[in-house]
Amino acid sequence: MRNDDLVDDHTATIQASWQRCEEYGLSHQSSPHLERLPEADYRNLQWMYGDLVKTTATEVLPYYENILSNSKCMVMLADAKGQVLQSWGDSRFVTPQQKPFFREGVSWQERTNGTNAIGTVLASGQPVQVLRDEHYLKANRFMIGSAAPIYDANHDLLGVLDVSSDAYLPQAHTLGMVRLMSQSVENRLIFKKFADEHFLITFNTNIDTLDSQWSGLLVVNEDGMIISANRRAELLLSFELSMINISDVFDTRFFDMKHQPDNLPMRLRTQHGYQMQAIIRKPTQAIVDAVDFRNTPTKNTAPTHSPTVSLNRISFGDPRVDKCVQQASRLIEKDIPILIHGETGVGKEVFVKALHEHSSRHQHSLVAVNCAAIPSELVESELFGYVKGAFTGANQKGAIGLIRKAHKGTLFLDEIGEMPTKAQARLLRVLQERKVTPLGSTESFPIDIRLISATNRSLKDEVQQNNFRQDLYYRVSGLNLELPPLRERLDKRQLIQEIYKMEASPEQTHPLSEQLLHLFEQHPWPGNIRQLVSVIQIALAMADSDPINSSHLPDDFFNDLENSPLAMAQAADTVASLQHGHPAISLDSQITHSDIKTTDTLSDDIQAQTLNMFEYYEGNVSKTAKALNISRNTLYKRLKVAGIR
Ligand SMILES: Nc1ncnc2c1ncn2[C@@H]1O[C@H](COP(=O)(O)OP(=O)(O)OP(=O)(O)O)[C@@H](O)[C@H]1O
Repeated sequence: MRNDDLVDDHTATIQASWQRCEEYGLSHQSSPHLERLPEADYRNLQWMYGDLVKTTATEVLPYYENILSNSKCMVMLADAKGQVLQSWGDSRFVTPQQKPFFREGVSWQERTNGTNAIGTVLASGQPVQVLRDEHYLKANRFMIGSAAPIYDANHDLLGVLDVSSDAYLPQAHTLGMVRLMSQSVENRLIFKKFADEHFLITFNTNIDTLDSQWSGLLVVNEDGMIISANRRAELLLSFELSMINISDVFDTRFFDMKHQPDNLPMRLRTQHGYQMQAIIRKPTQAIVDAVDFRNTPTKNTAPTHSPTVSLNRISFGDPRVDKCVQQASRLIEKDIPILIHGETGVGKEVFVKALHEHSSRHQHSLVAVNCAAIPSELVESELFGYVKGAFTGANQKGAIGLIRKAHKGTLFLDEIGEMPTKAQARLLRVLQERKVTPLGSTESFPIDIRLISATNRSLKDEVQQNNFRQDLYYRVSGLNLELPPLRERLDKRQLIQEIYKMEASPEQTHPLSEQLLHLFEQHPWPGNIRQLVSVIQIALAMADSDPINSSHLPDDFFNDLENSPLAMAQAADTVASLQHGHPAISLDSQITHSDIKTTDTLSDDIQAQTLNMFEYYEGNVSKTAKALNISRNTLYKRLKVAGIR
C-alpha cells in the first residue's frame, strides 16, 4: 500500500469515528467518562481475562521494556468492550488530573469517551493511531494513542492493546510496535492453547524472519488437519485455512513434516509455488492421550443416566431458571467454576449436561463424578489416577483418573460436599496448580478443565461445621446458582407437558387432561422433576393407550398431596372431579378450599416458602401471589402471621 493510501485510510477512519460521536450526542466539550467499574465486577473481569493479562504481562511486555521505559508512555490492555483490564508504565508524563484516564476498570468506548485509540479500534476492527487533536473530546487531546486488536484462536475479538504517550514524543514507530505486541499476544495464546496436543508449524518467506511475530503459525492435528492458525498465516498463504489438510497447503506430505527434527528448519513450497521456511514443533504431551480423551464417549467415563436435554429446553420461562441458564452459559466459556445448589431431583445433572453440550468444549468429554457414590478410600485414586503398583489392589496398568479424563472438557463433581477431607486437600492443589499428580507418581500433568460442582446441602454450612474446607469452597464457587424446586417454578405447566411428551409412546395420543395438569401443578413434588418423571412413567404404563386419569397415579403421589396442606387445599376441587374412588385420598380432610383460616397453623415449610418467594420478588405482592398460586388476600394473611405486614 502506498503512503497516500495509508493517510487516506487513516483520515477516513477518524472521520467515521467523529461521525459516530456526533450520532452518540457527544460534543467536543463533553467530559470523558472515567468512572471505574464496581470493584466486584472488575475482579470478575480480571478473573475472566486472567490468561490474557498474564500472557501480556509476562510473555510479551518484557520484550519491549527497554523501548517503553525510554519513551514515557502507558500501556493499557482492554477487553472487547473497551474496559481496561490492566495498565502498566510511566505516568510521569501525565498530570495528577490526567491519571484517572489510565486507571484499570475504566471503559474507553467511543460512545462515552469519543474518538480514542481503544474505542476506535473496537469500532473499526483495525489498528489505529489517534493523534492529539483527532480525539473527539477536547479533554483527551493531551495524548496520542496507538492501539491494535487482539484476536483469539477462533479469530474472535478478545481485546485491545494500547500505548498512550505524551503528544510531543515521536510517534513514528509506536503503532508498528503495538501491532507487533498484539500479534505476539495472539501467537502466545495459540501456543498455550494447542502446544500440548497438537503440532505447531511456524513459517515465513525467509529463514531470518522465522523467529518473528510476523511469521505464520498453523495448528495441526495428528491427521494433518489445520485446527487453527494466526491471522498472519492466512495473509502469507492468501487463502482460508479452516479445516483443510496441511498437504493441501504445502507440497510435502505431513508424514515427512512430522518426522522432521524439532526446531530444524525445513523448506516447503506452497501450492501456489512460493518457497517458505518452516519449523515444526511436536505436541508436548503424548498424542495418544489427547486422542483417547476426545473420543471417549461421555457414558463410559460418566456413570450418569440422566437424559440429554438441550439448553433451550431447561427452562420454559421461569425467571430463576432463565437466569441460571443465561449466567452459566456465559461463564462456562470463561475460567470460572460453577457451583449449583438445589434439592434432589431438580435437574442439576441434566442442566450440567445441557451446558456442556452447548459449550465450545462439547467435542471433549463431560466427566461426571458422584462424590457420594465412590467409596471414600477410593475417591483419591479414582479422581487423581495412580501409577502401576501405587497401592495394593490397584490395577496393574495404573489408571489415568477422572480429572485427567476431563482434560479439555468439563468435570462435574456432583455432591461435592461428600468428598473426604484428604481428597479435598488434593483437589484444592490440583485446582490451584492446574496439574494432576497421580498417586505414587512424581510426575504431574497439566490439565485444562471447566469445573462444575453441585450440592443439595448448604456448602456454606458444611464449611462452618468444618466438614468442607473453606479455601476449597472459594475455589469451586465462582458462580453460585440455585436451581429452584419444581413446586416453585413458574413454568411448571410447560415443563410437565414437555416431560409427558418425552415419556409418552407414539401409541399414547391423548394429551394430559386440563384437570390432571392442574393437579400436577398443585402437587408439592418433594422429589422434584425426578418424581414427576416417575409418576408420569407409572401413569402411562397403567393407562396403556387410554387417557390418563387419577386412578393411574401411584399412591405416593396422593400421600404427598395429603401431607401438603396448601397443595391439598388448592387441589381439592380438581381431585374431587377427577377421583373415582381412589382409596389413598380422603377429601373430608379438615383442610378445605379455604386454607386461609389455617394460615396460622401452616407448616414451617409453607411459611418459609412464602417468605422466600416474597423476598425473591422483592416485596411485590402480585408477583409473589401469582408464583405461589394463591390469592393476594391469602398472601397478606400469611405475611401478617410472619409479622411482615
Ligand atoms: N429439564 C429436564 N427435562 C427432562 N427431564 C428432566 C429434566 N431435569 C431433570 N429431569 C429428570 O429428572 C431426573 C433427575 O434429574 P437430575 O439427576 O439432573 O437431578 P439432580 O438435581 O442432579 O438430582 P440429585 O441431587 O439427586 O443428584 C433425571 O434423570 C431426568 O429424568
